[in-house]
Amino acid sequence: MEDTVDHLAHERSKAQFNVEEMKIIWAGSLHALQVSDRIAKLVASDPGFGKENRAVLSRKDLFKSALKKAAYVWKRINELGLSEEETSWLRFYVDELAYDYVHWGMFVPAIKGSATEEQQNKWLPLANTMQIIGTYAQTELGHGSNVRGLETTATFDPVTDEFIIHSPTLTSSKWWPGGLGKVATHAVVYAQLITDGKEYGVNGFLVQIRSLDDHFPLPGITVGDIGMKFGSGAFNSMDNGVLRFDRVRIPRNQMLMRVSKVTREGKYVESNIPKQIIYGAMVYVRQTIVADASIALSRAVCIATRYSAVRRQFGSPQNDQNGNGIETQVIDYKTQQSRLFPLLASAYAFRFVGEWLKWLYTDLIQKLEGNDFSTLPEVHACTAGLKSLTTSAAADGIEESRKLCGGHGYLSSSGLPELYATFVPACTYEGDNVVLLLQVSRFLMKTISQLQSGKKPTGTTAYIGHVEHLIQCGCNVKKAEDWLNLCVILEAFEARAIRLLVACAENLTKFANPLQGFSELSPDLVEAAVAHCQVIVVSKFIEKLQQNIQGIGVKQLLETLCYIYSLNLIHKHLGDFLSTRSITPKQASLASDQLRSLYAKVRPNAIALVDAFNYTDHFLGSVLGSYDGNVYPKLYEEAWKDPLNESVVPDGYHENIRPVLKQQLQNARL
Ligand SMILES: CC/C=C\C/C=C\C/C=C\C/C=C\C/C=C\C/C=C\CC/C=C/C(=O)SCCNC(=O)CCNC(=O)[C@H](O)C(C)(C)COP(=O)(O)OP(=O)(O)OC[C@H]1O[C@@H](n2cnc3c(N)ncnc32)[C@H](O)[C@@H]1OP(=O)(O)O
Ligand SMILES: Cc1cc2nc3c(=O)[nH]c(=O)nc-3n(C[C@H](O)[C@H](O)[C@H](O)COP(=O)(O)OP(=O)(O)OC[C@H]3O[C@@H](n4cnc5c(N)ncnc54)[C@H](O)[C@@H]3O)c2cc1C
Repeated sequence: MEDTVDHLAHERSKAQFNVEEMKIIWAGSLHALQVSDRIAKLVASDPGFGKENRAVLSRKDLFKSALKKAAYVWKRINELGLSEEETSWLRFYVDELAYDYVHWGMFVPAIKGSATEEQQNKWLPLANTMQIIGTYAQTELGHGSNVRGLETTATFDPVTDEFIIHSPTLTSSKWWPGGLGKVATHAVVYAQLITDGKEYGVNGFLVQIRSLDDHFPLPGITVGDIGMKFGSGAFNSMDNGVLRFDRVRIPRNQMLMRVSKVTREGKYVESNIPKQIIYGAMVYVRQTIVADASIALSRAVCIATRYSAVRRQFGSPQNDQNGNGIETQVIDYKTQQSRLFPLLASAYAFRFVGEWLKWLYTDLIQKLEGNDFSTLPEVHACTAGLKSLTTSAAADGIEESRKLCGGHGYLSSSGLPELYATFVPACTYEGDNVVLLLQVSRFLMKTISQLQSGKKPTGTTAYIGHVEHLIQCGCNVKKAEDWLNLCVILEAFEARAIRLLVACAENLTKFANPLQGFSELSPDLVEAAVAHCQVIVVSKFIEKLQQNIQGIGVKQLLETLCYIYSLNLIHKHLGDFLSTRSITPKQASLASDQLRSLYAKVRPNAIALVDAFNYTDHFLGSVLGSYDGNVYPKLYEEAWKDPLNESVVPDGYHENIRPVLKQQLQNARL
């Protein structure tokens, strides 16, 4: 008989804030909550979106199942006439990686960002109705981070008015593009443009790779899947591919010509649009990945928090002298709280900074339409830096959540192994996280060097303009409660960041060759870039608190989470804060004292804080994290579904177990 008891009801009754209002804050608005909730329920109740145990499927079955789901998604979108907003929620809740992620996430944005209006009018209707399926073919076997080093060539032939796309070496083979291996019919291919015997750098070209009639590769094209990837399930439902060109010809007008073009005569013509716009799809996707990071982390934290409230180990004060009675909920152990609650706070922090980053990106797009490119460097630095910071923290946080669930966290049915395996490549794709932080530090060093010429930093670097104050200011905290001051916290973060940045800038001047200096100091530059990105996250959390926040206790809880996020970072990066003298050892110890009190404030609200994510059991996909907390029967039931349990005596018994046992028996008899 099904157990309908809510095992977490008592925990829910302890909440000191209005959960429904917190749901609105998490979703971004009442409208967003209503739409997402409606679509989440629609997905959860449709058997076509049922989640089989992906971990036990063979690669082929996994891929076939992802194809089936992607086709069903497309069918339902059309049948239900879903809006763009509803469609993106549907994809989100279906939660199955397939070619459509790259088609919508990169192929379409690349066309929107780099194609001329005429080209967009031709290609977007085809892509938007999925009459063609596209991928983003940039990375090669030999080069991923170094985009300028790509080897694929696109040579203009003025006789036929065509480009010849060619893979001159093995290392020039395109390698990794999602959806390329088995599905995509078209690709935006990044290649070195050559015309009139001269090279003009990397540009994008729209290339058809498979026939729209029989799906065979077109002449001159070699294409396939690159093989199994990390973990069970996870990215293995995606056909990341390899692609080679043997002098494949495409019409000249399939070069994406918004930024620069090649004329009929073969002349390369640059526009006044910055060349970096061809990297625009990356900026767009990096911004969305920050939102992905908050989702992946909040999902793991939801599972770990609910399970920690259900799981009991060892005695408690209520026990009798023999240790019998109610055991302690593991969430009540201070060590569990000090590992779990900072992750909970980070999930909220990343949600808010992701929301702000979306605004910053939208603002950039509006400015670009008016030919205002002024904020592009800052948006590039923010998207690169925050993508790096949030994905690294989320990946570590998912793994920590697994450990917080003890042995059961290692079971596939906990949902955590696949969540980790699916999310961890986000530290690499769309730019390796270290490479991206180096981009941020380059931008910051430039900002610092421009101070001398009187240029006032703005936006996220505005604090760098207060360098004199921040270099010499001291932190005023004298007792633990003094840390409950958002201005004090922000100033400590700004002081630490600017002192690290100025130290890097000064050290760089000691090198005659700036490139060599940058390379020598790169570990310090990366640390300084992280410190700067943390200033952004903390300051955006604080800005969120200044908004009109409704609901009993909601603002107070968010403030508590903001303090936890910040003070835990101080604790984690203590070396930086102390070595830059941004705080004293005594203040560091007071921050730890304050953190303990803050954890005590979160404890009664922990379950309600993860309920506010509003995740369905279908989306969570975890027997440890289900809403009702009915963990043990679900674990037990799930185990019996494993294919190994289909027979009592396993396949292979007669060949490989019985002879061993027999041998042991004979040995024993001798
Ligand atoms: C089933 C599910 C089960 C569970 C799931 C559960 C949870 C999962 C949760 C979430 C996951 C969900 C979904 C996943 C969704 C999608 C994933 C699907 C697919 C992934 C797709 C991945 C695609 C890719 O990876 S595409 C390839 C990306 N490649 C890169 O990023 C390359 C990185 N390299 C570079 O960007 C550049 O080469 C460089 C590092 C910037 C260096 O280039 P370069 O040498 O040219 O640069 P310089 O340093 O000289 O800079 C010149 C100049 O330009 C400025 N610049 C550089 N880049 C940019 C830019 N992008 N925009 C603007 N400006 C830029 C730079 O600052 C310099 O400026 P200055 O001269 O002024 O200094
Ligand atoms: C799951 C997945 C999906 C992907 N999807 C796509 C896709 O759809 N389309 C596409 O085009 N690509 C895709 N990629 C490729 C991805 O974008 C690249 O793997 C990524 O940009 C990193 O490049 P790389 O592999 O060349 O790493 P490398 O640059 O070779 O990195 C290796 C190591 O070198 C270090 N390193 C590199 N350069 C420097 C430097 N200058 N200074 C200091 N350290 C450095 C890095 O930090 C890293 O530790 C995907 C990758 C993955 C894993």
